[in-house]
Amino acid sequence: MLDTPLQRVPALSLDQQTNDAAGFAQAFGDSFQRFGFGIVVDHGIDAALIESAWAATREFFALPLEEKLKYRAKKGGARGYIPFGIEIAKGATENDLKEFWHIGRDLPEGVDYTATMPPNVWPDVPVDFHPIFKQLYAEFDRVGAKLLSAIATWLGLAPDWFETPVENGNSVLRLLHYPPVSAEAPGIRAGAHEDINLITLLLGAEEAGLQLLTREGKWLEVDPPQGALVVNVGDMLQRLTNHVLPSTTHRVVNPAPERREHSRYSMPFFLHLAGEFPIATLPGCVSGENPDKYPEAITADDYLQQRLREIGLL
Ligand SMILES: O=C(O)CCC(=O)C(=O)O
Ligand SMILES: [Fe+2]
Repeated sequence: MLDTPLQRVPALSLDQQTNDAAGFAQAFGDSFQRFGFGIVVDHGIDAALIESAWAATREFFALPLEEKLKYRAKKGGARGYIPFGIEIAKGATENDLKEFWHIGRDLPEGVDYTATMPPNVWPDVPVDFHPIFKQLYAEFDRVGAKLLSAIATWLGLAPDWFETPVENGNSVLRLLHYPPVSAEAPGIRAGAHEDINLITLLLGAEEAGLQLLTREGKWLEVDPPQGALVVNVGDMLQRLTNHVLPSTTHRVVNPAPERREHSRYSMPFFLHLAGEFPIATLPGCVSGENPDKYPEAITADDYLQQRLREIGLL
């Protein structure tokens, strides 16, 4: 736990985990506790893979709207293309200034979760879209497991505690495009919200705009080094930990005048639990000062459905 509160989200090297797992877990968990956010460098995702993912993302969103609408996501928005101006943050009055694409898990043979995890949709163009994002999804899974192991350690659980709960989890890779913004645009790129899932791993936050709301009620820029992952606590981890780890409100503000003409692209990976996993408060996160806020468990899938309704996707 922390002696003096950190003033900004520290950039932590995942390399540290190899030789000093306890030290990494301490630093990462402390950052999560303080901000609900962590920044991770040396995450080991191949830079060339990431570069080809950005190229494919730019190429897809540059297609004519009629072409993109061929892949329009069905109700629930779990897979495929969601056009500009659909999503709205819970309680907001203006829709977000973004279009996006959702990629889910290609389930192994014999695993039937089709009711809650529909099959992926792949566009014809770019031609290498499918192999690139299949590989990147697997990489997010791999790095996500390492970060969850650090979180488990910080919580006093076995390092492999999250392995089974996230196996074949309903994780979603979102490719986001925020087009150029006019000075008169109503709303902002992404209104203040919390993520629904367990943790989020985000690439692309070097292009300014992402801000988190601190425990003191101030908006703080999230300003990661080039290529770093920004990681944050989602509502499911907050609920599991009885708010010991806070799902922190964040938003993406509109660009400064000199960047207004530029698109912003980002890629959050919403790491989810398996749908049937019961989210039940961890006993170690309950105390006299922090009584159990959620005496009733809820499955990850029921929780997700409830929350998707609130953000206009269901
Ligand atoms: O684009 C970003 O930097 C953040 C996106 C985000 O918070 C989200 O899609 O939930
Ligand atoms: Fe978010």
